[in-house]
Amino acid sequence: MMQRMKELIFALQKADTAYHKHDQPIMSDREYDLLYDELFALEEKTGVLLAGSPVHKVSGELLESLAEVTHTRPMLSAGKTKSIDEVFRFAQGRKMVLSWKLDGLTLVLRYTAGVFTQAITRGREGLVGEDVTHTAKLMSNIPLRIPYTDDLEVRGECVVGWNSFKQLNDGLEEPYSHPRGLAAGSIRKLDAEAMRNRRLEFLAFNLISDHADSSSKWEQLRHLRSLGFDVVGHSVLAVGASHQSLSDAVALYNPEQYDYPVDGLIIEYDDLSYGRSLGSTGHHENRLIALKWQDELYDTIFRGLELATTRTGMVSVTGVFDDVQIDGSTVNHAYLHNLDILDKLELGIGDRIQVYKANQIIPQIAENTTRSGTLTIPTHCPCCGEPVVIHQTSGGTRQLFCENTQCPAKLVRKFVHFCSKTRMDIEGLSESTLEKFIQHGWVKNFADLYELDRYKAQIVATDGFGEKSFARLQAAIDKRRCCTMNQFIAGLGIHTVGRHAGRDLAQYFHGSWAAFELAIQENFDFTTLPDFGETMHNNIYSWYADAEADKLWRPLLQHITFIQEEQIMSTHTNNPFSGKNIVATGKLEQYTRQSIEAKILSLDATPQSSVTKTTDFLIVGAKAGSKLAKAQQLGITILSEAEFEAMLEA
Ligand SMILES: NC(=O)c1ccc[n+]([C@@H]2O[C@H](COP(=O)([O-])OP(=O)(O)OC[C@H]3O[C@@H](n4cnc5c(N)ncnc54)[C@H](O)[C@@H]3O)[C@@H](O)[C@H]2O)c1
Ligand SMILES: [Zn+2]
Repeated sequence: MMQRMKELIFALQKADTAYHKHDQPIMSDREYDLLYDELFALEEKTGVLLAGSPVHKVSGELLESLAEVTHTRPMLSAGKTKSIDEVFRFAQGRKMVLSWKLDGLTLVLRYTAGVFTQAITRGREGLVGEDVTHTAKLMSNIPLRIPYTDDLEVRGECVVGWNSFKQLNDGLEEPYSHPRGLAAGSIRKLDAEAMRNRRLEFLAFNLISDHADSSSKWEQLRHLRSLGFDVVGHSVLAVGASHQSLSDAVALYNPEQYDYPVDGLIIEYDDLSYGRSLGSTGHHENRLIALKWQDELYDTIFRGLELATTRTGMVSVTGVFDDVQIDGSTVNHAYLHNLDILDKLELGIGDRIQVYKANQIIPQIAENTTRSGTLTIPTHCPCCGEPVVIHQTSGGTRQLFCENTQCPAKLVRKFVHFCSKTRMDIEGLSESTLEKFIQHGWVKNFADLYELDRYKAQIVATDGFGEKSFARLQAAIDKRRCCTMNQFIAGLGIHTVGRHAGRDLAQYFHGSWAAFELAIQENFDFTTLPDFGETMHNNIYSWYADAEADKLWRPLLQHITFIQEEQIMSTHTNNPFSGKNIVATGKLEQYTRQSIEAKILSLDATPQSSVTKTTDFLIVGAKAGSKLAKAQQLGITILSEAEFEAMLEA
């Protein structure tokens, strides 16, 4: 039994360091809590308390790089329960305040004479915290001045909302598994400059200054709000509330509808002096209790891994399993935060596993009852196919990385630029959707966007995508199978060659991509165009010579037809082909089938696919077949490619 206690302490200490010091947990909270409960039970049973046990003190570690500050009052943890019955007994029919138990980094803010002076983390054992004033100052919702002139201490949680987390996290060198890590990591490890775009917020939940305080918790929260603080979401349970009213009040807290990460509820006596009179243990205060959600486990079958490469090159690993219904939603994926978690689960396809939604939000694999262990660590990037390597993060966990600098996953921004409103204008193709497609390897170049139906089954199976949204996206993309050359050029992201230059080029080359390329091949001097300088000229040439860029855009030429913008069209309606019907046949020198069609369209003429009596011209290339014969029969004007060009010049 002693041996087991030592093992548990060792495991909990290791987890504490990863979680509190590096903000990169090596196990789930559920696992941590199970080990903790086991240790607690053994301590009770044996009556032995080993040094280093985290059960009776507040865990936490300090970063050496931050200055230490002693707290005015210990910052303790909360007693926890998963049972509403226990909360009901705890309430004793008194008036209670319920609030979200925010899952971020707890901070104390100090104010002197109404001015914000210091921010401190909970730190070691809740006694000595870290000074994080330099970064806290940059959190947009921390009041720097408040209408209160005495000294004041406010406690609250520094959090990152789910939306901000999703937007920010994938772009980080070492992404966090949970917004808590992002909040804590940012405020403790960044310099002020890097902190600016992290979108951290402070939600106040407690006032630590007796003289400034009222007698009621609820009044206290209102007071905090009147001083300019954003306050944790809360509600009040009336005196004498029944068990049912308590259950109803708790049921109003649905984490899926709150933008901040939470790991339960805090239930606290509204009567502050009564709460204080209850004192505290070394671990928690008795004035409040935390109600955690029951992590109900569901049986299912493990089906495999899904890989996705993020824009930093990190390859994320997600476990896929048979559908399970949890709280009214279908769950079939669980993100595996690092390779250590993957190893520990000893997975194999077909294994019987147990899954749950951590804090009712994040699907996780809790257990693998089969443990066949046949699954091997992936070896290749899902996006570019290159071998992947294993990196160790600063917290000691292992992650897969694709180190190929040309991996399409790293090019998300180029795709976002290409599809944006003022370029190709593909409606409804958001950055996160694009990123998802690229990460899975469904989109590697611009042309792949036009062939999404190859992956339709996988796409409609992803979270937040269905048949309907797929159809909508498909329609938006189809609409852009015809585009203007200026849209296309602007979308390519040639440095310094934007929309304006795109328009000039499209105009000069009459919307003919082939003519544009030919000009480059023949060393055309772009500085002869108005508004074109040396830099733009050089940038066009270096872009054209870039083999990697070429892979990105060239395949797309097979999918799009260039059309002229109306105003450009009107300037060219006095050409001999305007208003005419034209067929092209045989192999042309300077045009592909698409580009000749685009050219015809740009001349205000109509391209036809077969020769009829309405056809005005037939342009013939090498090996023209039956169309030539038919045109001759119908007496239609036949032009060689050279004659066609000559008439254009005239
Ligand atoms: N996954 C891991 O490896 C790992 C490691 C260490 C700890 N943990 C997790 O952390 C837990 C223990 O952490 P803890 O002691 O920091 O916190 P806790 O879970 O005991 O929570 C208490 C704290 O919540 C904060 N809080 C948030 N909202 C509040 C509100 N509305 N009112 C009052 N207080 C509020 C307060 O700062 C309070 O001190 C464990 O149960 C475990 O789940 C996980
Ligand atoms: Zn790759």
